[in-house]
Amino acid sequence: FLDPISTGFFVTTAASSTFFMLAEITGLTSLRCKINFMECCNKHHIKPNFTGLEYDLKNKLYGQDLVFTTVLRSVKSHIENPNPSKALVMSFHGWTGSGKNYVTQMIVNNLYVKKLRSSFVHVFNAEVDFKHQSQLQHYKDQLQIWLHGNVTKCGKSIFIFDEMDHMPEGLVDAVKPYLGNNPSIHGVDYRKCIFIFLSNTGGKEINKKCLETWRSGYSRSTIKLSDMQELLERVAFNDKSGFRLSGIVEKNLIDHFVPFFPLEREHVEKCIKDEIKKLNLKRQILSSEVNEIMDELQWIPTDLRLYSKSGCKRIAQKVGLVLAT
Ligand SMILES: Nc1ncnc2c1ncn2[C@@H]1O[C@H](COP(=O)(O)OP(=O)(O)OP(=O)(O)O)[C@@H](O)[C@H]1O
Repeated sequence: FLDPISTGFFVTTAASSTFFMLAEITGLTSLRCKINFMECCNKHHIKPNFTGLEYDLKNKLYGQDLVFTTVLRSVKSHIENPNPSKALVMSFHGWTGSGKNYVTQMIVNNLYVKKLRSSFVHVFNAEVDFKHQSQLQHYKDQLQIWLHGNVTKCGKSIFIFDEMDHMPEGLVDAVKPYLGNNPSIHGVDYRKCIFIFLSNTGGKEINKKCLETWRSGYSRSTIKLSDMQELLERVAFNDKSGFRLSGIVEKNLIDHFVPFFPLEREHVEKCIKDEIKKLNLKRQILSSEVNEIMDELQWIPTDLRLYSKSGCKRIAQKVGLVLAT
């Protein structure tokens, strides 16, 4: 039998050496995080910069007033809340080239030090990652295992699902259990995560609403988020897309359906000027050159030519084309 006194000493000595060992390990880990040797799920590598996000959304994103307020407020309130009741789930809808990926990048860039290269930022492209409807069950299983693994590593992860219009029907419901109010699923808490879905679904309806507002003589800034929520929810649930008949829409697990409006001439002109600025040309740009670039784009509706058919996509190529000649 061990003597109680020496046992006490043994326990104390063992405990203190374990304590020093742990301190050394954690100290080393913290040092490794600080010197960027490894990415850590803490304040060294997850540094929300709301001033930066507000600046980017206000100054670099054109024609999307609703997106500005919805995204800024929802991201800020979710991250500042020490105990969010559920993961933040946003679904971005709109015409091609209207800024959905661009805004997603702004969010990532202002939250994670390593930006898109962060191992806590996960991007799926339905067209690439979930190509085959026949592998639906396999994708579902993989997605769940994978979500569990990644959120175990870092509870403040962000998941981006691009091209939702091309996702096999039924697949998105694999993430449904993680979007609700469950404090823990198999020991993992998903409530600090952010999920963003991107799609063109509802783009036509958004454009139609903007056009009707324009025809009635009102500015599109009079359109409220609440005017669009029900419409987008309905279109997402019924139209052919990854959301069709999905439980996450039915059970109201998407916090915000965010509409991206089509870009008008004044917005596209700003995109063109931004692209030209990047070229660092040593001469003034003529307004005739800007108009020439605008003419290279297609405009809809064809009779009114109000909105760019490709938004601000392909602007760099058109700038190159016109200025190189
Ligand atoms: N509203 C905007 N304000 C300023 N620049 C924009 C805007 N929308 C798009 N751009 C520019 O156009 C590029 C392409 O836009 P983006 O990839 O975000 O479009 P998208 O809406 O995601 O399109 P898609 O539906 O085809 O994926 C951006 O990288 C950005 O440079």
